[in-house]
Amino acid sequence: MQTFTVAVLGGGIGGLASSYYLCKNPQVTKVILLESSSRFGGWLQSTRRADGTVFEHGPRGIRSLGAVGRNTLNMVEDLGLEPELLSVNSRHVASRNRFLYIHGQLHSLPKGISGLLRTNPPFSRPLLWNVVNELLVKKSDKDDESVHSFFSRRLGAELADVAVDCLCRGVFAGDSKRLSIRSCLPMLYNAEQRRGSVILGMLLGSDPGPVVSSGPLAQRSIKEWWSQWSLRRGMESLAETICEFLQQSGRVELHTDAAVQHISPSASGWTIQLEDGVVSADHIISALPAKALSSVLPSSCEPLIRELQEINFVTVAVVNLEYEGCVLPLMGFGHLIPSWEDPAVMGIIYDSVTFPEHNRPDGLTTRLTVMMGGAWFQDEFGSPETVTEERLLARAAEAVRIHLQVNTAPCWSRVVLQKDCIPQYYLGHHRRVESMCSFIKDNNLSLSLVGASFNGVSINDVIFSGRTAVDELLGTT
Ligand SMILES: Cc1cc2nc3c(=O)[nH]c(=O)nc-3n(C[C@H](O)[C@H](O)[C@H](O)COP(=O)(O)OP(=O)(O)OC[C@H]3O[C@@H](n4cnc5c(N)ncnc54)[C@H](O)[C@@H]3O)c2cc1C
Ligand SMILES: C=Cc1c2[nH]c(c1C)Cc1[nH]c(c(CCC(=O)O)c1C)Cc1[nH]c(c(C)c1CCC(=O)O)Cc1[nH]c(c(C)c1C=C)C2
Repeated sequence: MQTFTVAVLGGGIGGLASSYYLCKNPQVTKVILLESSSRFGGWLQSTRRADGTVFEHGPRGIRSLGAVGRNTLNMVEDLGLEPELLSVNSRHVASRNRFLYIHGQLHSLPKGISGLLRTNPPFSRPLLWNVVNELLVKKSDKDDESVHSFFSRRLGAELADVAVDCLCRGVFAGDSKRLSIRSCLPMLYNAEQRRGSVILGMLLGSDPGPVVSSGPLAQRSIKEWWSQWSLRRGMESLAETICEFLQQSGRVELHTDAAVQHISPSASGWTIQLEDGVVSADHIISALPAKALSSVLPSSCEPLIRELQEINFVTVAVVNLEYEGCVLPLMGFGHLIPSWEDPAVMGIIYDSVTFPEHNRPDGLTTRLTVMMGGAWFQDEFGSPETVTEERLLARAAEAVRIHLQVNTAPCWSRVVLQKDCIPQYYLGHHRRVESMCSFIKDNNLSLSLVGASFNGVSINDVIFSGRTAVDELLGTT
């Protein structure tokens, strides 16, 4: 039998998912997974304390809705993780209540029809007014636009300055005035292009999206109205379970402490230079962050290198705090703070409410996570290299004290500085991705691009990018 070896670069969730899909296909005889750090999982990082309490330092919830959400659930089911799943129903208080902290006060985001009809501070009039007007706004013929400008034009400046500023911080840790609507919120961009209106697009559908079948678990998630889910032992256990599956398959070589230093095309594929050796492969799936890939490509790939280097990343300080007692004055997912209120502190997640199963088993403490920095990190805290954990912890605890009137000190805390962790899709990102794909195709490079740097930052998007790369490589689409 002819051998076909695929090297997967980077062992974050993108590299793990790619290896999983490769393993599912008998055409691939060997997979070599190369990860520079001493562990797999990338940003999926969970602390499991000896008493059973779980704290997340990266992602903490995965959406179940949509084709990419179903796709992840199909994989989770296949991995045998269903008994470990913690689901959150869309009627749960964590799904219904999200808050904004504005002018020193917490405001609930409007919900349901009544939320549209009433004036909900901090908004100055009922949102129905914005919705009705949106139907009358002419379609733009711009190729791309900032998220802020898109919302401002279609739904009004107030909504853009308040809610959309917050949304971009709460997903991309980024600045709505720099992020691209086309790449960050493609469904809304397509709704305007196809239906002439975001509201009509949402009501009538505007993008059929990828076709993904629903396995029994995905069907259960629909029947039970899940909005998001996590795992009993934390998000990192998703990475650990994929690793176990790959090890058991007998077809994957898993290497940690294996930093890729250089890759060069060879007669039959690629030569991959590591610190202590060389690996050959017929095809490379890169699940490296854009900048890391740019630094290992050969100079013959100069146009690709340049495009990859243009993709920026932001740093987030994740501060996990635990307080004695039930200290929250209100229940919900958490609150976001607009950049003009406080650029440094982006949001606070009420972890205890969403996933109480991760609380200390006696249930007598409250877990919160404060997310700080993002696009404002350098201006607010200086260089990530020099900022101290003490300063970040003090800033986070102060935000909890002021926003939530928690006047006690945390009984447990952990500060994790996630350097360059979220890619920023600035204006024109879609053209950059198209140009990179064209370069690869025109030069017959046996290379696929996977991961958060390109087509979506959520876990679902990244896993789906791994599946798409494997389908395209093996012609299974
Ligand atoms: C704080 C935070 C909160 C988040 N919250 C959510 C959430 O609630 N829900 C959600 O869906 N998503 C969330 N995300 C987004 C999501 O977690 C990430 O987008 C996703 O994990 C990225 O996966 P990846 O595999 O593309 O990249 P990474 O995880 O960055 O993986 C890349 C891997 O490549 C390795 N590497 C780098 N250079 C080399 C080299 N030269 N050789 C070999 N290996 C190398 C790295 O060590 C890393 O392990 C969050 C992200 C962060 C940072
Ligand atoms: C304050 C900073 C951040 C918070 N979460 C993240 C950051 C940077 C990262 C993040 N959160 C979500 C995703 C995945 C997006 C997806 O498409 O699935 C990522 C990368 C989920 C999410 N969190 C919020 C929203 C609106 C979303 C999108 C999906 C959904 O509607 O569930 C809001 C939110 N994020 C944070 C807080 C405190 C908060 C709202 C109260 C923290």
